[in-house]
Amino acid sequence: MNILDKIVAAKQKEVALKKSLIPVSQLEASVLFTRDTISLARKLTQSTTGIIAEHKRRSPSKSVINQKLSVHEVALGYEKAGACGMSVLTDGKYFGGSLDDLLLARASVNMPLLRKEFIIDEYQIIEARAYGADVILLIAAILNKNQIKELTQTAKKLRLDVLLEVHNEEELHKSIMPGIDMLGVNNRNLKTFEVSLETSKSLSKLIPEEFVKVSESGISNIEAIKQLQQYGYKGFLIGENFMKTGNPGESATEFIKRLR
Ligand SMILES: O=P(O)(O)OC[C@@H](O)[C@@H](O)c1c[nH]c2ccccc12
Repeated sequence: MNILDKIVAAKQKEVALKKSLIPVSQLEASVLFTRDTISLARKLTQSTTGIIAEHKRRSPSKSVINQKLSVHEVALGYEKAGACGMSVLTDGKYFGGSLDDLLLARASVNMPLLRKEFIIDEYQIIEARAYGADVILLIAAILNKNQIKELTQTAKKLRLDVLLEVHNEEELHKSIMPGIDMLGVNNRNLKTFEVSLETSKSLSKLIPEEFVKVSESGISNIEAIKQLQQYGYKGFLIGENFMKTGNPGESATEFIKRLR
């Protein structure tokens, strides 16, 4: 089993347990108390910088990145830096995140929040909305075409943006469908952890114009962004490069300043 298979197997158990603890009707009731969503896709198209800054404590590829900071602090720092949105890892077992992190980020800032999760069931999408997300991630590597279609429909009913993540041509062809707002190309292969910006570059020409292009992972300098912009990318998802420093908000500020 590769790491992605392991994560999905754990996720299936987790979702089954959650469903028995908190009925979906309860989550739906909580949605009524949230603010209306804000579109990240729209923000990216209007931005000249396009940074989506991520809160990530640890990962299977890097183990500990930063366990010390509060989500509140990080979120405020990212918003102040002028990030278009924030990505919050909510997987506990492999990334050290939680839904409470999402809730805390929501209580701290107004910018669009992405629930960064391994979504396999519509329950997790309703949960995302109830805990204050504006955007969900769907990972093509773990879903079939029909699942992508149904999960996208659920997201759209809840007025959530959908960021669909692909890593190769096959995943891209399988996943392109109406309702998806942003196409994210992950430069990191989730099965092997290899990172290469070439993945974004080579797949860019296969992505139809109507989807906002986002490049994800392994981005650590301005030069990389300038190059990716030439390939039509409007969004850049950055985690480790900010989180590994003592002050992610400050490093995001410096980074975004140099992009302007
Ligand atoms: O820390 P990085 O290399 O800047 O990467 C951020 C983000 O792209 C990465 O965390 C990510 C992209 N897709 C994912 C899917 C699940 C978990 C994590 C991810």
